[in-house]
Amino acid sequence: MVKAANLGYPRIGAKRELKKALESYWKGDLDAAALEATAAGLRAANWAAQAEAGMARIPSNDFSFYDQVLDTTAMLGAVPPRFAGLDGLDAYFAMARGTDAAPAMEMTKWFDTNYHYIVPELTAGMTFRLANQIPVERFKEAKARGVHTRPVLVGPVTWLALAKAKTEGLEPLSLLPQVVAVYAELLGRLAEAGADWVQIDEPILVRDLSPAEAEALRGAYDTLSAALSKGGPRILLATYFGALGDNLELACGLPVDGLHIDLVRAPGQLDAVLAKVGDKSLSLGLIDGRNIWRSDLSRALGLAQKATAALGGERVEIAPSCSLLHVPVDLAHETALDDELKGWLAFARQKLDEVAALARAAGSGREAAADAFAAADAAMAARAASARIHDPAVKARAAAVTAADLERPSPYAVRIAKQQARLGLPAYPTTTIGSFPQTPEIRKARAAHRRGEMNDADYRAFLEEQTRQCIRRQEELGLDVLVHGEFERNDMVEYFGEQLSGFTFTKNGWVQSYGSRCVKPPVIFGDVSRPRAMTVDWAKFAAAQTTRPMKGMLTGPVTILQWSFVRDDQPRAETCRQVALAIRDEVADLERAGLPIIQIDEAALREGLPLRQAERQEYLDWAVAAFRLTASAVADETQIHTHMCYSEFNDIMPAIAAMDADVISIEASRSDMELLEAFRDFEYPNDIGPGVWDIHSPRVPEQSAMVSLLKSATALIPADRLWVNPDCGLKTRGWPEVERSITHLVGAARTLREKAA
Ligand SMILES: CN1c2c(nc(N)[nH]c2=O)NC[C@@H]1CNc1ccc(C(=O)N[C@@H](CCC(=O)N[C@@H](CCC(=O)N[C@@H](CCC(=O)O)C(=O)O)C(=O)O)C(=O)O)cc1
Ligand SMILES: N[C@@H](CCS)C(=O)O
Ligand SMILES: [Zn+2]
Repeated sequence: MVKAANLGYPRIGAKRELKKALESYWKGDLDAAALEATAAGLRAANWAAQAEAGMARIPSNDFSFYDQVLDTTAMLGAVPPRFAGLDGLDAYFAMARGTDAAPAMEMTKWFDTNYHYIVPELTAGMTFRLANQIPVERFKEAKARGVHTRPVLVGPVTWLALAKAKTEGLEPLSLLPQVVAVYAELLGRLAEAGADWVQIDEPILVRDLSPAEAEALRGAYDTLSAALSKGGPRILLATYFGALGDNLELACGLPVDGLHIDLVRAPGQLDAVLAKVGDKSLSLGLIDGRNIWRSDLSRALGLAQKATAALGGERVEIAPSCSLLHVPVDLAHETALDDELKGWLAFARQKLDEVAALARAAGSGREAAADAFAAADAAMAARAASARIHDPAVKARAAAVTAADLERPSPYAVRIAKQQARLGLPAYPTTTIGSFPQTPEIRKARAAHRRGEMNDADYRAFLEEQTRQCIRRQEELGLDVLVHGEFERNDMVEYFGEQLSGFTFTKNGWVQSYGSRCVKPPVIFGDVSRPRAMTVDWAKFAAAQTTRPMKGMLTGPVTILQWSFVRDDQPRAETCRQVALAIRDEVADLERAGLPIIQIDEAALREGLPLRQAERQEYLDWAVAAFRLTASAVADETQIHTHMCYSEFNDIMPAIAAMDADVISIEASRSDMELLEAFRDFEYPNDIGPGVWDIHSPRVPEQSAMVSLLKSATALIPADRLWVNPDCGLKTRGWPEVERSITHLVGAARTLREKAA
């Protein structure tokens, strides 16, 4: 029988129950027992939903209070010494969020997703132990509820490959034997509890592996297989987010009992895997775990039948391509979506039904799931034929883009001189990245407006007052280039998605971004255009409140693409170009409205980088072209900023330079400006604002610390090209810390100016 399997389910809850419980717990309004009860309720509901949908393989330990990589760190006892003295949830949340005494551990993107994990820290001489048995407890918890699960673990090699050595010269993989020993002990405990299979995730198998990483994979699984030879759960090795490529032989040769492969991103790898998989079971990732479109079940069935013909049904499982963590929970809650569009979509709950139908058909023939196949075929046909998808004017405009559309009138040196003459900014100009605190008051007002409890005029007046106050505060704090604060925006992508044609948006399509923070990605279903200006009213209102330069604030095309659910019926590059043209018009409108500076955020440009080196240049070419298309419609005197909140630039420096923004603001404070070495080595030609304040932490940085960061920066970048700003927007911070930190930031810039005078 072909089994229906799942690799992981969203844990935040259909109504973001976990988010609400976590935030109440952190505020002190909920005790640990109540938080645990909410979590247990969510787990129970998730297991029940999966059992009801007919999953034969149901994951456990896919739940997390914050992040599964942090869970693994805690389980291995790899707690950095600065958190010593804390236990249990206190230690766990301190690692994730920091305390007054100890800064949080670093957070970064999980492969090419918008999900963030907490980066493990490794130091020489650290020891590992089975510090908790949460995977075993969760297995037993499910068992007590009558659900036999397949526990999920982040693999030891992926965990080490994602870790950062904090001791100079320490090679993370040198710690592998100790880490694997803990996994072996854990697998033994899981066996005692009755687990017959475990799923071990090693997504690094879809990246370019170093010889040492490949060797580590062999070593790790040889050791685990030897440890399990006396009995223990069988291992399903899960790979996802792409093709195994040149790691295919390695993966197929590892001594594990099952292999999961991603056939959504890489359908072409099936034949090669079938040829090499030997006597392993094969889990076919046929339902897209990264997007929300209803599956083409007929096409997927073709692949499934190829596998069953080669291996026999007993050795085949049907599954989503990856954990369903990256898609919203349940389409059933989308009461406002029109029926046509809704018919094209599948969220996590619906994807389980797709997996089940496909498994039935793969085992017993299409007629065993005839209704599901007929409905899927009809939805595919309706979507392809829908008039809502195609806009000939948009297609024609995108096709007519020429190289000249990607060029500013003059080179940077000419532009910056004209801009400086217009703006008259001091040395080390100070600015912020755009958003100011999204206070509960603002969120409440927006929710009330959305529910119709606050009328348009009152909501507008409320936002005007927030904006006015924010501008006044920025003036008082002494910032040079001001922003309006983004109070009218729910999110930097969703806000634009709500106003563009070709997009739709959901009411409850939340996806975890980090910890309790969620995003609601808009859905790009058709050709994209801008029916009317989107930000000009607010930008004009803001500019009128001050005599200082006001920055217009936009999200760039690559980031809008990356943080939306994107149509899968045309290349991403094509969709991106359409978005770029829409934002280009907004840039032109902002310039016409008199905004002297326009920032186009490309916070997700790096996240979109393909996991494989060989595919990167093609992506960078179209991504940079889309940014340039957006930014090039303005005169020399209009200053274009961009912003990126990540600190790994080395491998994309030429692309960053090719974007040719007049000013780039980047995250730099956590890395002590080290990343500026990449800008120096590359001889990055334009202005740079390296962040001097880590806004992800509630800590207020001292002015002296900012001065020393800026001094390090001046050693690497010419002082006349340096800007002073935070790492990212301030929407998650509170006003008291913002006011103190900006006072220090402005003070730091003044100190440097005085020193230079
Ligand atoms: C910069 N980042 C972003 C990423 N992706 C995006 N799409 N957007 C980003 O900004 N990826 C990388 C980083 C990740 N960082 C963050 C930071 C902060 C958040 C965040 O705060 N998310 C909010 C939800 C934001 C939102 O859409 N808010 C809406 C709805 C708010 C809401 O829940 N309202 C309640 C009522 C509230 C009340 O009564 O108090 C309701 O409707 O029930 C809004 O502001 O209107 C979060 O809370 O998780 C995400 C990623
Ligand atoms: N302008 C946005 C960028 C975040 S990456 C903000 O300030 O929140
Ligand atoms: Zn940012």
